[in-house]
Amino acid sequence: MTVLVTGGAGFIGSHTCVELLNNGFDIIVMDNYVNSSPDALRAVEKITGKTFPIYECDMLDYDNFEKIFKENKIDAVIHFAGLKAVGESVQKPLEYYHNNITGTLHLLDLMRKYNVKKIVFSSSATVYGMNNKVPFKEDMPAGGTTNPYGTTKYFIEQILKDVCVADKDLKVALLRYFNPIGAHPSGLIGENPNGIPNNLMPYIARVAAGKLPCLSVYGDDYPTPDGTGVRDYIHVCDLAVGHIKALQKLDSIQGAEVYNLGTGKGSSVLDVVKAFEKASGVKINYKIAPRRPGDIAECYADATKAKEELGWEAKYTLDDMCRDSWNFTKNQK
Ligand SMILES: NC(=O)c1ccc[n+]([C@@H]2O[C@H](COP(=O)([O-])OP(=O)(O)OC[C@H]3O[C@@H](n4cnc5c(N)ncnc54)[C@H](O)[C@@H]3O)[C@@H](O)[C@H]2O)c1
Ligand SMILES: CC(=O)N[C@H]1[C@@H](OP(=O)(O)OP(=O)(O)OC[C@H]2O[C@@H](n3ccc(=O)[nH]c3=O)[C@H](O)[C@@H]2O)O[C@H](CO)[C@H](O)[C@@H]1O
Repeated sequence: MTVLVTGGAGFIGSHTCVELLNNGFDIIVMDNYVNSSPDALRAVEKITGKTFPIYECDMLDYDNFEKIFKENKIDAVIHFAGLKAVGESVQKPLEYYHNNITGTLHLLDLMRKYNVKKIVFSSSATVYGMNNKVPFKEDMPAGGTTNPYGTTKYFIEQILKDVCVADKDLKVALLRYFNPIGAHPSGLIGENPNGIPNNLMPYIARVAAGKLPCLSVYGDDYPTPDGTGVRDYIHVCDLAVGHIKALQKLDSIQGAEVYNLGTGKGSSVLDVVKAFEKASGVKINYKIAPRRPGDIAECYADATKAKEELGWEAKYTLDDMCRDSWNFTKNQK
């Protein structure tokens, strides 16, 4: 089976490429490297000992994108490509809607033209919005997103559901990721954002590495056990396995199916700080700061559906995630 991986050079994409190759899938990767580099794909080849076709291509460039479909027989697509910075999306809504939505429309048009009937899409727990109660379950109403990035995920889910109504042969898995962290145990691939990180784990890792002076903990007055925000952190390698399980499930899916990929367990900001200190042996300097606008108190999954229907369950603990994040970050320049 040949899988086109859009955005395959990115954080989650590169780890999923490793898992696909290790499970006997053939892959084709396309990426425009707007938030990644070809180095990650070279590392994937090093980890797996396998090579694969790579296209430097922007989803927005329809003709170039079409070349991939003309030159290859594609059986399924895993669609990671997209812009994902929440704050930036508030500043640049048109760029976010254009890149993520027009890019996906191009992909779906090409899939229709070249008769590709299977797709796994990277959605996000952010589509549960502000109004649902934890743990988030797939049948809760989606929407009420708080930023353009989140809204692109919600819209794309809806587009895929609509396309399934029109094409009864199309099979779609909408995977709602919770908070992916960690890195491949080899230390060769991981998450290394440009500039000052927005997300908790890369920020902590840079404080530990001495590259940033102090973590700001955004709020200690939430209605949570220690007052800090609670999230469902999931190891990126567990997430990668979830994509293999979803691909294998597609044959028996009718239309579009939603799956949460989370551990089902919430950890607070201070839990993560403590686990990271344990894994790295480095004291994390932190201070309590005001709440970050748009944050919710708690976000964690009910992960029962993925367990029952995909036979998937997260295996790595928060300690494992911190160990692997640190193993990757301490080697970065
Ligand atoms: N990391 C998270 O916390 C998280 C959570 C929920 C959902 N997601 C979604 O999962 C997917 C992968 O996330 P990630 O963390 O690996 O992000 P990432 O930025 O590391 O990877 C996305 C990749 O897509 C590429 N890309 C972006 N626009 C493109 C375009 N127009 N044409 C071709 N390539 C393009 C980027 O260069 C990058 O390599 C994204 O769609 C993201 O929104 C991520
Ligand atoms: C609403 C929103 O933004 N959602 C996105 C954000 O989720 P999250 O906001 O859940 O992820 P995050 O890593 O930015 O924050 C996790 C927790 O750490 C806290 N925190 C974070 C950074 C910091 O310097 N100090 C601090 O205290 C934050 O308030 C929250 O309680 O990022 C995720 C990536 O993993 C996804 O892309 C989500 O869609």
